[in-house]
Amino acid sequence: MTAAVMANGNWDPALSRLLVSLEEARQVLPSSEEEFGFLSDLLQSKELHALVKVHNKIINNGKDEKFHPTLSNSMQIALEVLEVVAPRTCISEDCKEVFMLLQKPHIQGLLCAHDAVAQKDYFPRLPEIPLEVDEDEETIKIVQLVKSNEPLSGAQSAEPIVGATIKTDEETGKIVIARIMHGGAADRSGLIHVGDEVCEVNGISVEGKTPNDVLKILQSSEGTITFKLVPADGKSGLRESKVRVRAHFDYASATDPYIPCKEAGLDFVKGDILHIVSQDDAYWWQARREGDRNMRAGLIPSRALQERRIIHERAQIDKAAGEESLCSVSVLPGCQSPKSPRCASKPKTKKIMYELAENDDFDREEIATYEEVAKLYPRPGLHRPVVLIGPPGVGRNELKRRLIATDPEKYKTPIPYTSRSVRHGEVHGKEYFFVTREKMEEEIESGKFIEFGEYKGNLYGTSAESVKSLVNAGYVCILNPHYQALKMLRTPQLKPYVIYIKPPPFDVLKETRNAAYARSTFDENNSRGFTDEEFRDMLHSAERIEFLYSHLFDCTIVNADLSAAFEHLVQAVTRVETEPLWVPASWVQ
Ligand SMILES: Nc1ncnc2c1ncn2[C@@H]1O[C@H](COP(=O)(O)OP(=O)(O)OP(=O)(O)O)[C@@H](O)[C@H]1O
Repeated sequence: MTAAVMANGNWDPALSRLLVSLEEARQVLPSSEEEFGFLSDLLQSKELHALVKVHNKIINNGKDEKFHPTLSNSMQIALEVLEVVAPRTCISEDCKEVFMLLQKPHIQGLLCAHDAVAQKDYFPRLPEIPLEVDEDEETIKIVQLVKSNEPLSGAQSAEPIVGATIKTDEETGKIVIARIMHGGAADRSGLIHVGDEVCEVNGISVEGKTPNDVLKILQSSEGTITFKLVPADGKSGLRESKVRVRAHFDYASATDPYIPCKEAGLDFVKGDILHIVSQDDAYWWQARREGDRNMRAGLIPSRALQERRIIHERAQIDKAAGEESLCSVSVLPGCQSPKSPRCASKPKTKKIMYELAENDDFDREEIATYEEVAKLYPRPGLHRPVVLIGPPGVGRNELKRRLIATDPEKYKTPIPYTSRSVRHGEVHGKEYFFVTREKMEEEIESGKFIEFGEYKGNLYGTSAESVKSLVNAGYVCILNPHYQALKMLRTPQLKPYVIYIKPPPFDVLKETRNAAYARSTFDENNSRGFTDEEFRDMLHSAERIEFLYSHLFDCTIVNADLSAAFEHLVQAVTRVETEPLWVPASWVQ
């Protein structure tokens, strides 16, 4: 058999040699016939031979220079190229083509696959071969870290002096690592893991000590700190998540009574983009502010924890408010309670187009905590609609009119529909699309209108289709709908950019409007200025809009001085056309 194998010229010479050695050793080795037989069969099996051949081929080809990847981060480079070419797509056809090409999912898939191969990032990973260890003997590791200025605290069980916190293990009573802060010294070392038992710090045994005792040892140490640790079982390396979220609330760790370690907290304000690096803990996520150069992550309340808090706070406020104000909205601490639509004194003469839905603008159920976001790159020839939201009379029409006047061939506003009859000189499709009341009611019913209302017995409204057709025709669609339309508009299909036009404080509002002889939009004939009551209504309405919808705003412009507000608007619109911006993650997938 052996001879037959060896005679076969194709047979792998290394396998043949092994087989010959096996035969030679047969007499002298104390192994059983069965064991020899098994090895002999294995060395002669076609499967093993085929495997060895494949292996040799890969090794030989791998030596070939042409199989070496020139880079292993092509996807990263593609994203950088996208950022560079995005603003140039309007001026160069080549840039436009590169931009479109690099955004194609197939190209991106290919680049990702290339990088995975280049980085030899093959899955599944084989587990490391376990070393044979004496079961009674504990493995000890010695880790040295340089003490840094990372947060230092004696709070409860935590002491993130080297980017880690410790606690007393409830079962064993020993001091263990409770948490590793992403990007902190411990994390960067890769040597300390959650669950590791701390035996000694700088040669001092921590047996029987509390976390606070250990903290004191650490505080009094200078320079390098040496830990003697018993590794935790089944520790896993920290894998950084790629999740980015937009915060919908302000957070200050110093005033949070529940955070396990105040100094490890990450403060942020509403609207900040946060990179969530770990969601391992159900209550405390680890995050970095996007673009923050500080490598160490901080603790923030998880979505679940924040939702619970908000529900609890709302319940407290509702309880306190009691029966006294049945129509008040529950508010978060720090927010002023905006007037309820049913309690607010309604402007008397305002031409209300949106009366039909005026009662249901409150979405009390929604608990805005974090929204997952991703970057949306500008798409040449496919512009995001720009939506101006604000209280009636604040100046949205004025700003929209001025913007369209800068380039009427680029900026367009959808033509509304109405059920009223055509007046002399009006043309269907110019001022309005004129349709029957029945047809309009039917389409409203089937959700085709992003906003609608009734005025003097006639229906008026804007259809989602009109917005889509302007976008598809390559225009920048500018809308200034009633704020209730926001929910209908903010869809992955339309991807609107929402700008909130905010009124300035009362005095400035009154002064600027009176100085410009502004016409009151509450007056049917537009023949007089605003009254003080109307200014106040505008400010109340602004408060309510902010309370209900501010988490949906991409940008806020205070309309005090009109030309400054307009300049701000032009800048914002240019940014939407040229820069990658954060949007809900579902819009990008
Ligand atoms: N910053 C400003 N300074 C002075 N006047 C202003 C300013 N902004 C707007 N106005 C004037 O205020 C009046 C109302 O503005 P506009 O019609 O644009 O309000 P609107 O938000 O569209 O209101 P509505 O939603 O009720 O139609 C107009 O006469 C406008 O020229």
